[in-house]
Amino acid sequence: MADNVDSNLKSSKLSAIVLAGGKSSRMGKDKALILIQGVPLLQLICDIAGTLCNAVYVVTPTPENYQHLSFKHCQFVREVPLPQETVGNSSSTKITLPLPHGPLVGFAQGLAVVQTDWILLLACDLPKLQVEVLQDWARELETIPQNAIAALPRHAKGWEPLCGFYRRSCLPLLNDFIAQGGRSFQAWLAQHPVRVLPLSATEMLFNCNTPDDLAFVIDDKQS
Ligand SMILES: Nc1nc2c(ncn2[C@@H]2O[C@H](COP(=O)(O)OP(=O)(O)OP(=O)(O)O)[C@@H](O)[C@H]2O)c(=O)[nH]1
Ligand SMILES: [Mg+2]
Repeated sequence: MADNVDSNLKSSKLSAIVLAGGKSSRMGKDKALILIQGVPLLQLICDIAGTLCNAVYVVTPTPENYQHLSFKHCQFVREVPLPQETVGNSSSTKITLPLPHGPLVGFAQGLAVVQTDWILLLACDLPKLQVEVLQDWARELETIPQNAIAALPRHAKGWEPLCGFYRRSCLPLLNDFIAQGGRSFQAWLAQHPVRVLPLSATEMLFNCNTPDDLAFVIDDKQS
């Protein structure tokens, strides 16, 4: 698959961020390490990202869980906790909690280290990701209006925020949103212009969240 990619497209203007810091609570084990035809899912996603980008950043609070994988082009960004928040209004009820993370915060911490104008953001649980579609989308980036902060596929209920492109220049807007307590991609994206990317086969965005999803992927790959 990687050999078919237009090597001119592999761009120093585009880097990738792959998020691997979720809880995998629905799957019951770390989704990033699930084997798809013998290849850990995170490695599959990073290999695809590496065919398009010179730099791939895996954002996770636990890089040690993935260091044994054989990544090309990949660097880890160790996610750090946000400052703590004190809640409650009397000395007896006041407690200090770590602010919640989630993919938006992971993305912001990754975005802070990238060097390129555009970033391809990917979840680690997309076993049907197609490099050719990402390649077609990447070709469109130069035509995207300057005021658009991102270019993403869209479905009936909203954006698909974890499989698309963002401008690095959106980081201050993102940090402001997070500082105000925002944690939702959909809510943040609703505040800014975003270009819709065409998606003819929605199965590419199939999200492998549960053991049933995984059984479906494995059956599909075997047939
Ligand atoms: N770096 C980072 N990635 C995250 C965080 N939360 C979710 N992700 C990633 O975001 C993507 C989508 O995550 P989800 O499938 O919505 O959630 P999850 O936490 O992985 O799984 P569930 O516990 O079943 O909801 C996956 O690639 C996750 O690894 C986070 O706090 N930090
Ligand atoms: Mg998911």
